[in-house]
Amino acid sequence: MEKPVDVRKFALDFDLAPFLFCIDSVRGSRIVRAAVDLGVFSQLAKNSGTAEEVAGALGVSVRGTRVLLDSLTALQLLGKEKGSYRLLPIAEALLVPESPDYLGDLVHGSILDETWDHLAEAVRKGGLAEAVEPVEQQKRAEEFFPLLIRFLHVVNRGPAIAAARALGAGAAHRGMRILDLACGSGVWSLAVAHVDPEARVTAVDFPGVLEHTRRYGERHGMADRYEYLPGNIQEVSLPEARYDLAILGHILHSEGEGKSRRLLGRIAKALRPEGRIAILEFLPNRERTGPLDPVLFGLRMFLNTEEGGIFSAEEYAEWLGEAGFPEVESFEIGTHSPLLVASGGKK
Ligand SMILES: C[S@@+](CC[C@H](N)C(=O)[O-])C[C@H]1O[C@@H](n2cnc3c(N)ncnc32)[C@H](O)[C@@H]1O
Repeated sequence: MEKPVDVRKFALDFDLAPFLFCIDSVRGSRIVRAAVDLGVFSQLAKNSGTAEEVAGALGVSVRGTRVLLDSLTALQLLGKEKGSYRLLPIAEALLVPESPDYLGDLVHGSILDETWDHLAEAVRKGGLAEAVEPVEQQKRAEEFFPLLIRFLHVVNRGPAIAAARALGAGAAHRGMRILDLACGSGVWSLAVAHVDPEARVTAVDFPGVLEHTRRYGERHGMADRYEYLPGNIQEVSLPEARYDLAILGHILHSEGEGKSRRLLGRIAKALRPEGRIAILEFLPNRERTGPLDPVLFGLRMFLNTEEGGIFSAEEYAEWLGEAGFPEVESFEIGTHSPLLVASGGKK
């Protein structure tokens, strides 16, 4: 008698998607990198065209151009009608070098490649990052962050407006004096300044990064609402009882636990009675098993920093409580993690 065939086993009785995601996720970045290298987006910004026309203008093969342009179309970066390719708004904004939000250079930058190739070695040794002197730390930051903050300025403009509204900016809280620490582009405080025309911001970062902050302020018509405090956030002297709101946007993860706790203590002194602290971070669940973005970001911190990591909302709440802010609320703002707002400090 023939043995019954188990069709379910042949067809696999589990979902392949998690594995396919792991091995396939490199393709999109390599496709965009090739198109940036070949000048595809710049060419299409000048003229929409067929594969033959684009290939002719770039001096490359028609066969290769066609398959590349079709892939970019399937990836929803280009549109195609009657054989003619054109930039969709997303590619026009992010992949044409003249755009203020250009991110095409990310495909070559250390942000994507970083030290991921050395992950196994890092796990073997317990990490790769070495301690550096403060002067060297500042030099590296001033080289690395201008590109990263351009990326964050694109990714977080929508969430920043949601955060500003959640903070009651321009409504329950008008004319706030804001301390934006490790401000980068200033994306979070710029959003508050948009929502509340009376808000004023003191922006703190390394001097070489503040030059960029200043340009973002000018670009968004907010230059006169900003003043600048250059220096290391751990050392810069902060005025006492001056601010209504301190913003910590994606900085505590790289500081790690010890320095973050110290910093929260210093911020408490810089806030007025009833001042608040807003934290934008990658927040994993308590077990650190999800959501995916925060958890994978934890690996990035492991690879690139000595003490950085991801911390749950409960851990931040504990540190905030210790700094004198017992009330911590969270607000969904349309990104991987909610905004945390701490209050209840000395009245
Ligand atoms: C990941 S970016 C975040 C920028 C911005 N807060 C945001 O959310 O888009 C980190 C920023 O912190 C700044 N930074 C890092 N360490 C710093 C330090 N010790 N003192 C001052 N700024 C620092 C970097 O220059 C960079 O602008």
